[in-house]
Amino acid sequence: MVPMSPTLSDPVPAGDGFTRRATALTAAVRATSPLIQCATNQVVANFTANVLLAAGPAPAMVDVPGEAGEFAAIASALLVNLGTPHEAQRVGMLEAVGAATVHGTPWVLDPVAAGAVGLRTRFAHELLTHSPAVVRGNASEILALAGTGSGGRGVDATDDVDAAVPGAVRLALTATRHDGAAPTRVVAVSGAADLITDGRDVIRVGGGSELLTRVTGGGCALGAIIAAFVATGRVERMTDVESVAAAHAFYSAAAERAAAGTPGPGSFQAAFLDALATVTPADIGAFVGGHARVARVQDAAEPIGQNPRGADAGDTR
Ligand SMILES: Nc1ncnc2c1ncn2[C@@H]1O[C@H](COP(=O)(O)OP(=O)(O)O)[C@@H](O)[C@H]1O
Ligand SMILES: Cc1ncsc1CCOP(=O)(O)O
Ligand SMILES: [Mg+2]
Repeated sequence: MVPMSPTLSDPVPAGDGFTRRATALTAAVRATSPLIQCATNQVVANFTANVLLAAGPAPAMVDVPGEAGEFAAIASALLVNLGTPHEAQRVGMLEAVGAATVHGTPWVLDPVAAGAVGLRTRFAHELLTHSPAVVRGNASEILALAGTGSGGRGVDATDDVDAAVPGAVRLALTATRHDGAAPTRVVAVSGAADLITDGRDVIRVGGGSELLTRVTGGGCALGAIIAAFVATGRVERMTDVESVAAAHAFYSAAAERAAAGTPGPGSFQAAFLDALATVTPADIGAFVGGHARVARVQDAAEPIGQNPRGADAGDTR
């Protein structure tokens, strides 16, 4: 049974264990440069590739039917972003997620403008049946997918992250599981303070900069960073929920640094790329210590958040 309105324990600062793992994961993403396949929208493809390159991973924008599936077999992770979902791209996306499932490639769904536009909302629901490891979006997109919202204003949210907590938990708990072996679905909601949940732990990551909403692709490029952190996190035997939270912390720490001393969106965009490349493990540790808090869903009716890789997400507290 999935609770309609989950009760959360009082949030506490993320523990030293999570801080240490988030720091190590950031370093590992830089050092190992995972190959991230992006089937993304035409507005943000260039910015997304630059964000990945600055952070360490190798981007490849491969969404063409006939090769998208072939590539998903060799990619470290896949991002599927519905910002401009032309017909051919939708075919390529289905090919890619099919191959990702067969080959165990983790993939991230960003349902841009879900709820606001019918076709992509229906397509997002179809994609959910292919077991994304992570669904990431703004509060209005997540509420729409959870069935309790009607979308935002185009690609922008009109709901607060807090309003999306029940929907995010429910979406995480209704993950499709194949033979009980599929990874738990993680749902990540961005906004003034981001929320990441696997239906059991709810991690909040504050800080960052509002300037991320004044350049296009602030959310879309975050999806690519999440894909990179999940791919590397699985190698490092981290849970997906911790890897996604670490990705948010890394991204927000870089944004906060970039915003300091930049007068507006133009210089912020350049400074953000610089910060993604230069933010240090120590910076991440300090950021997590100051901005990450964890609560537990109290009334989960079944054991959830199983981790097929054996690490312990409970250590986030
Ligand atoms: N008010 C805010 N203050 C600080 N950071 C924010 C704010 N709103 C959004 N962000 C950040 O901007 C990024 C994109 O989030 P968001 O704007 O919600 O996504 P989208 O572009 O998909 O709508 C995230 O890293 C989020 O933390
Ligand atoms: C403006 C726009 N229109 C279709 S996709 C897109 C980019 C949305 O980027 P983000 O969701 O990161 O704000
Ligand atoms: Mg978005």
